[in-house]
Amino acid sequence: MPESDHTDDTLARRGLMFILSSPSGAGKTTISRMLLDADEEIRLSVSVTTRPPRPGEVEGTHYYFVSEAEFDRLVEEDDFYEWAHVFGYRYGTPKGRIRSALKGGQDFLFDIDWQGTQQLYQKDQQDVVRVFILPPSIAELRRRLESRATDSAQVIDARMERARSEISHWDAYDYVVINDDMAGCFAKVREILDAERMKRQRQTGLIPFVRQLMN
Ligand SMILES: Nc1ncnc2c1ncn2[C@@H]1O[C@H](COP(=O)(O)OP(=O)(O)OP(=O)(O)O)[C@@H](O)[C@H]1O
Ligand SMILES: Nc1nc2c(ncn2[C@@H]2O[C@H](COP(=O)(O)O)[C@@H](O)[C@H]2O)c(=O)[nH]1
Repeated sequence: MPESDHTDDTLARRGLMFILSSPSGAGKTTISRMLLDADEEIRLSVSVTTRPPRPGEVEGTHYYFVSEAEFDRLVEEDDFYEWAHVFGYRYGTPKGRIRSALKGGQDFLFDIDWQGTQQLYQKDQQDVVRVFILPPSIAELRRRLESRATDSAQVIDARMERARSEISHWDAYDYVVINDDMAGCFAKVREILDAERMKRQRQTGLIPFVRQLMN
């Protein structure tokens, strides 16, 4: 599309790297799925992990599940934007076609931890938007992990143990949203996404459009 082309209120713009992080169990995957269902303009960056699949998780949809040796190979070949150790496994964001798609205006959603967020932000401050989701309380966080029923009591304890240190990174994010009521939290996350899309610096089509208005 030529730079000055637009339809109604749609102007050409760079895509966003929209990051949702939270302590495990606060609800970022739930909010991510709601966002992906509701918004056709954003696509999930599917991570690679050495963790085994949970019941219902689909290869290529939720994660790419790989062996330790395969993960090593991807690291050696510099195939990751970022990667980190989380809960005894490794997780990484594959480069894929993200950079060129961003230039074409495609938005990406990243469900990654604070370590990955820092790495992505260091690489690309212009396109990254960092959103941190907090649970309403520590007791509710445990209740959610238990009710999800995907992890053993030992794994839940480990995730709870780590929650406080994850929460301590809250101030490295642009936005913090408390996920008390799911619909309310989703609405706020959507408002953030909409506002970030409208930022002047991202709207590459604005300059020719405004020039056209002034001529
Ligand atoms: N606002 C909410 N109220 C009640 N339950 C919720 C709310 N948000 C999410 N949940 C539930 O809490 C559980 C954990 O949510 P989810 O799996 O989205 O967390 P997560 O932050 O992605 O965790 P992880 O990092 O371990 O993947 C799920 O069973 C989900 O349905
Ligand atoms: N740094 C990265 N963190 C990631 C990535 N993909 C997922 N995650 C985070 O790992 C934990 C655990 O996830 P789970 O699915 O096993 O519960 C969670 O905080 C995710 O956000 C990634 O590519 N890089």
